Amino acid sequence: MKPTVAPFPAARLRRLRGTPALRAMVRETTLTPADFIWPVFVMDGHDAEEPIPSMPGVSRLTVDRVAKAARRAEALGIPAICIFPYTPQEARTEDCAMAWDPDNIANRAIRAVKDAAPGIAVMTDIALDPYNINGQDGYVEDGEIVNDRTVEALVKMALAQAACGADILGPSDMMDGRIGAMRTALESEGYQKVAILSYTAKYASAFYGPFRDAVGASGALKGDKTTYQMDPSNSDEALRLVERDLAEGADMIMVKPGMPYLDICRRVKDSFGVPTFAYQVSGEYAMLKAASQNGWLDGPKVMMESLMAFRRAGCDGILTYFAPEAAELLGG
Ligand SMILES: NCc1[nH]cc(CCC(=O)O)c1CC(=O)O
Repeated sequence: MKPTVAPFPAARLRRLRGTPALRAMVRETTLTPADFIWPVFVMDGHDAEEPIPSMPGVSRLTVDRVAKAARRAEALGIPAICIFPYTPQEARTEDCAMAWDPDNIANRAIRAVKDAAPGIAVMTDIALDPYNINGQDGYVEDGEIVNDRTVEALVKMALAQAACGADILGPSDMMDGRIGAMRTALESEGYQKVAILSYTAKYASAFYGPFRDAVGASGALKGDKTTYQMDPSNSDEALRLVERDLAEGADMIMVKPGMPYLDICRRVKDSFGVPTFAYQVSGEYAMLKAASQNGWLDGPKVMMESLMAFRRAGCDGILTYFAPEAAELLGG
């Protein structure tokens, strides 16, 4: 569709930008707290938190404080919280068995959130990196990240999370075949209602740096993730992955990182029309926070502008560390 524009001066496009009321009338995109998923970091202990230096304003929280955060999310109108566990190096193993332990810190947090704020959807992360001695998302054999054995472990992890009451599973591992394997297992174990929000187009990005500090993976990670996460040069491949994940039973899909990949969000939304989310990742958050702390950018304004950009690019929602701050500004 081509918009009709009369010649100047019949058309003065500034007319509709002239007042707040006129701007509100013609605004094409909206942003509300319901568009956010809030990622939180959970650690062992009680009634404590630990600030993450590379993510100003974000802390690791003990389980009881995650429950409090969930009640805050509920009050602010944020519909979902996503749980990421911090694991110290000494708790990491080769076999990653803690990943499917019903009492691991992430699973305890799922149960605590369901108790404290039953109206909130709990999303999880599925990948071996928080439990793996080498920080990789999959098992490493002879220097290679192996696919099929990793998928078996991820399925066990998914079932443990579902048993704890998780509403949305978030496989972030980028192994092949994991969505189908999880969906089959969920159906056969009676978890028909559990949704999968697949990290479908997840790029091998340097923007995850602060997150790896937050979950204790920075020191652990040996090598990089380029044999399973996507090459930042690719766009067609993202569409193939979306098609594949939908065919295997994903309910929603994600593009990650966010701001440098808004072109991918738009292509995915236009091509498939399915619920599409973007992850405004730790490095994006850190950049905006650092610049605003230096007085170089207006923090609240760039936060809101960046979040609106996701909506304009076709995203139905955004995983963002700004969720509570932005929801407060939106009057949630
Ligand atoms: N599977 C791990 C995982 N899940 C979410 C993020 C990154 C989130 C962020 O940077 O905010 C990562 C890091 C990685 O793949 O190394």
